[in-house]
Amino acid sequence: MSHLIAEIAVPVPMRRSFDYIVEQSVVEGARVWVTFGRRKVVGIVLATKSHSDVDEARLKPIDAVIDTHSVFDTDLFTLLRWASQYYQHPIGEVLHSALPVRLRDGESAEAPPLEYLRHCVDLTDFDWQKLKRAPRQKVLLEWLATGQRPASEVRQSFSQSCIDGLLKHQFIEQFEAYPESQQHWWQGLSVADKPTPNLEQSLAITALVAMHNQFGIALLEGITGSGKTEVYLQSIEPLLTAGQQVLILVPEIGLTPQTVARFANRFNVPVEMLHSGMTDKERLSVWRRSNEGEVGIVIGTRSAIFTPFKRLGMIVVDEEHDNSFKQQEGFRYHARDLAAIRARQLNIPVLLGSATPSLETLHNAISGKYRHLVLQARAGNANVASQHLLDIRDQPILFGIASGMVERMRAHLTQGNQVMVFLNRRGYAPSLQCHHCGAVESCQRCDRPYTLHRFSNRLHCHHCGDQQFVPHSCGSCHAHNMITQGVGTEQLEQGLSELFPEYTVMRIDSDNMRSKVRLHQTLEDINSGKCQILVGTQILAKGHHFPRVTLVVIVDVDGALFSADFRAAENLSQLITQVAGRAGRAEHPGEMWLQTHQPGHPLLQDLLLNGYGHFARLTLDERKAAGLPPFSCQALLRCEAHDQEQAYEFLRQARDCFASSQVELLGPIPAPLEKRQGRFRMQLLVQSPQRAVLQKQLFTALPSIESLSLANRVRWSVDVDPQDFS
Ligand SMILES: Nc1ncnc2c1ncn2[C@@H]1O[C@H](COP(=O)(O)OP(=O)(O)OP(=O)(O)O)[C@@H](O)[C@H]1O
Ligand SMILES: [Zn+2]
Repeated sequence: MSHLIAEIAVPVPMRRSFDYIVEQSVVEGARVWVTFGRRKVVGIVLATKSHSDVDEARLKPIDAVIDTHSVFDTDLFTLLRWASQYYQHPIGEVLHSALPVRLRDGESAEAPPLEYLRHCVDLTDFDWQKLKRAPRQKVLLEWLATGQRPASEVRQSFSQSCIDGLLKHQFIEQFEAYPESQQHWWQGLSVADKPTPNLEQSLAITALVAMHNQFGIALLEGITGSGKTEVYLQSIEPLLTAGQQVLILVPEIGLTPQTVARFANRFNVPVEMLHSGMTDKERLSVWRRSNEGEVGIVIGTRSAIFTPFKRLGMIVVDEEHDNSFKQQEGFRYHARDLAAIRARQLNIPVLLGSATPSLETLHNAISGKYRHLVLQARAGNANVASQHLLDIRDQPILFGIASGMVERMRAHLTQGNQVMVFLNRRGYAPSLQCHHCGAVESCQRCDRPYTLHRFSNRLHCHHCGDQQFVPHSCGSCHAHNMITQGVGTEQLEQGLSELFPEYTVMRIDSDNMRSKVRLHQTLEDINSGKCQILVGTQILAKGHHFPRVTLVVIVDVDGALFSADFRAAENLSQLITQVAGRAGRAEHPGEMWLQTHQPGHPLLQDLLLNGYGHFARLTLDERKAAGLPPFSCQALLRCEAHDQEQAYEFLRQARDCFASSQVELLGPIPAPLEKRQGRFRMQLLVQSPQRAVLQKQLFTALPSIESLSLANRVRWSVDVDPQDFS
């Protein structure tokens, strides 16, 4: 007997689907329970067919059908299947990673009914004497007499015993119902007061509005503080009025309540956030509401690109150059690039905004593939901060700060302004050394120095997360003479408190800002002027608006000037420009000072004299000459093994699976971070000027690589359009 067969995507790291027998009806994109090996897993129906290549007697039936409809809208399903091929990642894992965790576990995609409370006695005849000794119950009963309320809302104001009391006497009752749909949020949409756009902003807004309802990509290249967010707000307004939804992607740690508040304050539409700090339940709730069209604006980090929408009208990618849009493990997608693909399918525009656009995006804008919109002046009354290099060669330095800089800081502080000191190095000191024999305390598993953290009083390995007690004597020679080398943010904070005892210093880095609430509170303290000196890492660089900061000091970036990574210069100049952009954003003029031992370095000279835009265009010319991205396409094969020889051998064999006449092959070579967590790391880079050639080679080579006998004995992965070469 022949059955109907379903091709099921199962969340396992295999680049294929699996056939199951269909006994109930199923639709494409629906979730089903299937038995895989000895486990029961949630799979997704890719297609149905009448015949399997596998002997049907060996096929298992689907255990249960979870959804009657697809859990992906059509465009999302197409996007994900495309992404699985483009990024060479197993379809089962791709589809799973695009769903909220609770849906991966089989929970219903439809919102469950809510619990409500309502009164059930006739209040006109009600004997209020009965509640004489229970005034709270009386208040609650009177409130419910005005209409039913969700139980969760009632519990915010009344104790459970108060509610239980009324329930027990059957004065009120509890029941389940579906909440009223908020689908028509745009009816009666109101827009709060807004500034009049300046000329450049007006031009950008007009151009963007003209792009509505059709596919197109625009780059908004606007210097820091030029009012890009204002352009987003005004260009999405007509869409919201027409009931279309908007997705705004923001970098991981740039997602501040400040951003959300700006959108929510402008439009009285439902605005929802999506980020890693939320519970699975909260994320599922946003997913459902957006899917039903009940949300006007979704603001989220990378994975929010997979949110379903009923009527998506535009995608905005803010700070599009940010590397957090690229997923660095598992399904290694780039949210900005997927945004472009999704928009093309939906026939809607994408807006990419940045003061420091990535060279990929800039190249597309210059070559005319993207619409190029430019904001060259700061919005409102603010002026661009002046930028300077401070030559610190032979200068006395205390806690990382040159003495000349201390005086400059004092000048700003005495005028009642704030100073921001930037150092991209967490902890107290980047290494602990024996002053007698010179040995440096290092992580054995990564062969890299430990960072000393005074706050936790531990040595931390920033590569594998390992922690150790701080030794009193040297592990090699046992001498009691341990000293620290270099300065981290903890030491900088302590040092600045000593140098400026009359001012309050606050440190912002990922060690002390783990929770979103804490970060939010600190940002408020900064803006209300509770502290005057801010010390921090790149968290400070991202999109924050600190009106009182007039001086930004960059303590040390010299190390990054000599990195082997071809993107290092791009990333460093983006960072410097973004950090500098925090100064002088309101009425007071701002300045940025960068301390360096390399004042003549061409990158620093060009960046400070001519700005990021000039630097970026020069660097594009260099990339072109060298045949590097965006003038070529890359894929990186990574391999890790306890045995270095094995990692090398696997990639050597993998190299032979490619046609070397078709693509350029570089490696295998050791990764810059050669060892991590006890495993040796190697890389093989595959490169071609043509995307199609690279893709074709990956398609033919990967099945052969997968079947190498070493493939199951090492850890390996493929990364298409790699960002991180460490
Ligand atoms: N046309 C305008 N008139 C007056 N003020 C404006 C105007 N446009 C923007 N602003 C104000 O200028 C400040 C900076 O604007 P905004 O935050 O939009 O800049 P941005 O380019 O997004 O900044 P960044 O990329 O540096 O984070 C904000 O306080 C904003 O309210
Ligand atoms: Zn380590």
